[in-house]
Amino acid sequence: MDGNGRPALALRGLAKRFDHKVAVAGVDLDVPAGSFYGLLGPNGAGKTTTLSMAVGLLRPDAGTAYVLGHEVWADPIEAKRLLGVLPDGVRLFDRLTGPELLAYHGLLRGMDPQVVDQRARELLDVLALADSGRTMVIDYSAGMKKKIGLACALLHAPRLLVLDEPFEAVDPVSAALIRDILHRYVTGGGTVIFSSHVMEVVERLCSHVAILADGAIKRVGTLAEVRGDRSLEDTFVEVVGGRTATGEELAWL
Ligand SMILES: Nc1ncnc2c1ncn2[C@@H]1O[C@H](COP(=O)(O)OP(=O)(O)OP(=O)(O)O)[C@@H](O)[C@H]1O
Repeated sequence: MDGNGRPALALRGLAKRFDHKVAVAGVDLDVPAGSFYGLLGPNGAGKTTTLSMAVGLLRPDAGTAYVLGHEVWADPIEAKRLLGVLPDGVRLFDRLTGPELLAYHGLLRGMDPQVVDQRARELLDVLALADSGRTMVIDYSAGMKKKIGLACALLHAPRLLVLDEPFEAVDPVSAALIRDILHRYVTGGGTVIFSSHVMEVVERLCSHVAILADGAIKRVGTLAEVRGDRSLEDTFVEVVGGRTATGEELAWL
């Protein structure tokens, strides 16, 4: 909770259907201020759909989301001021260079150009993107696109970061760097919620975990509560219902 007792992010009854497919079936979640929250789930569980609705990128069929008490759909300007988002697939204006993209984001948010310039330099430097200053984002590698997307999300020093698979396609050195940046951000009073398939990262970083499957939250709580005396991976497989190969399949392979 923040100083006013509000969660950094509160989801209430979020639901979304695509044609006949129920992607998210009524999700309630409180992300305490100052927490490092991991959202786990198998492919197609509804993580991206949930996070997209939570930040105002996708309109829910039902339910709503609050960022530090501000309803994302009713009070979008204040909610989005407090929010930094790394969306799925990183939809970026990719005909710009990294520095241009950051300048564009900063000015769009009404930031002082000098502050934007200073922060952009630091972010590009810390994220090891400074050497690619003249390269257009369209020519970046997948991992570089993740990193510039993260830089865009951090630029305005938000209170809450919502990150869709921030470690996907990122090399181990960059992953360690991103972990450090996020860790520092949370230590400084920020809140992070991110989706991931990498149990080890979630176990190492997160104070809280939610496991989503078939569009619904199956387990939620502190890391210790969710994993009990087992590994997070064992808990995940049990909750999600892993299937094991009998040895009969793919005999032709
Ligand atoms: N735009 C869309 N149109 C139709 N169906 C969609 C759309 N977006 C998502 N879905 C469906 O909704 C379900 C949840 O998808 P979502 O992308 O939220 O899952 P996810 O947990 O993020 O998966 P992954 O781990 O593979 O990224 C899936 O069955 C998916 O096919």
